[in-house]
Amino acid sequence: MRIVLKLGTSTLTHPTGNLNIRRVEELCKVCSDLKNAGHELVLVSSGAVAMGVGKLSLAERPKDIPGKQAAAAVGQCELMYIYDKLYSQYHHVVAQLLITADDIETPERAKNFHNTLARLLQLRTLPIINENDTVATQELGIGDNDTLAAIVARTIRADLLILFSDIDGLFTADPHSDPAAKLIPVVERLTPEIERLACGAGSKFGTGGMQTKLHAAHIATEAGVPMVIANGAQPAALYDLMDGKPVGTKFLAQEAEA
Ligand SMILES: Nc1ncnc2c1ncn2[C@@H]1O[C@H](COP(=O)(O)OP(=O)(O)O)[C@@H](O)[C@H]1O
Ligand SMILES: N[C@@H](CCC(=O)OP(=O)(O)O)C(=O)O
Repeated sequence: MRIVLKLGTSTLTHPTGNLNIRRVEELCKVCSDLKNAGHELVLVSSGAVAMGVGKLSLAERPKDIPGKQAAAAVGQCELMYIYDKLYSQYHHVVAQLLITADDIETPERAKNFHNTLARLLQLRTLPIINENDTVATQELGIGDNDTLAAIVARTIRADLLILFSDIDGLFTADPHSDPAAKLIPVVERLTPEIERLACGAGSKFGTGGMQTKLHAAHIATEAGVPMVIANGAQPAALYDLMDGKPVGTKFLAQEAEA
């Protein structure tokens, strides 16, 4: 299977904003194992801003765009350093791709991006993509890696897009404000009722909340790519997903109109 896995900031870091070492180590182990089993994997990883905040010892996540961009520039190095170190233990080679929406929407650039990614997969590397926060301020807006992951999944015709978050999936309401909220296991169609379930960002460091995840679901499912939102706290759930077992919320791919 060809899988695009998006890792949100809240999956990679503790609520303090510091790296969740146990989680990231587990994730790297499971992802390495999936690659060993023959699956093609592409990661879309957030976390650059949070890592930069830690590295620069800032008291909180910057609110202004240049502040976020500076933190991301520092944090992206740290993020890739950690991935490189951990994946090297399992003899996997990582590659960094920093892109913007423009890079995929402009035909010439999209071709270049696609060619690079295809060759990296052929070379059995693990491509790790993040938004190029230094220049991307309008198209995707900083923090919308959910949309970016969906665009990537569409571009490489992935078999599955997985968004790992700090929550088990899409609920009937935000469980952080409504304890009676129930998990929705399958979404067959993105109706206006489903859209209304998404509120803003839930965690201190995550930015998109459910809105950007539903936007991603639109892009992916319309392109024929099914999408799952699952809790990144259990990286081993990836094995169940590969076995076709129900995990989190699955958004079914939409059939093309005849
Ligand atoms: N209907 C909903 N179901 C589940 N989560 C929701 C819903 N509406 C809003 N949320 C919020 O979205 C958050 C996940 O988004 P976010 O904090 O941006 O995480 P990530 O860093 O993984 O992208 C959840 O923690 C939750 O508080
Ligand atoms: N490109 C940014 C994404 C920021 C962000 O928080 O995204 P997410 O956790 O996916 O809501 C970064 O790497 O920090």
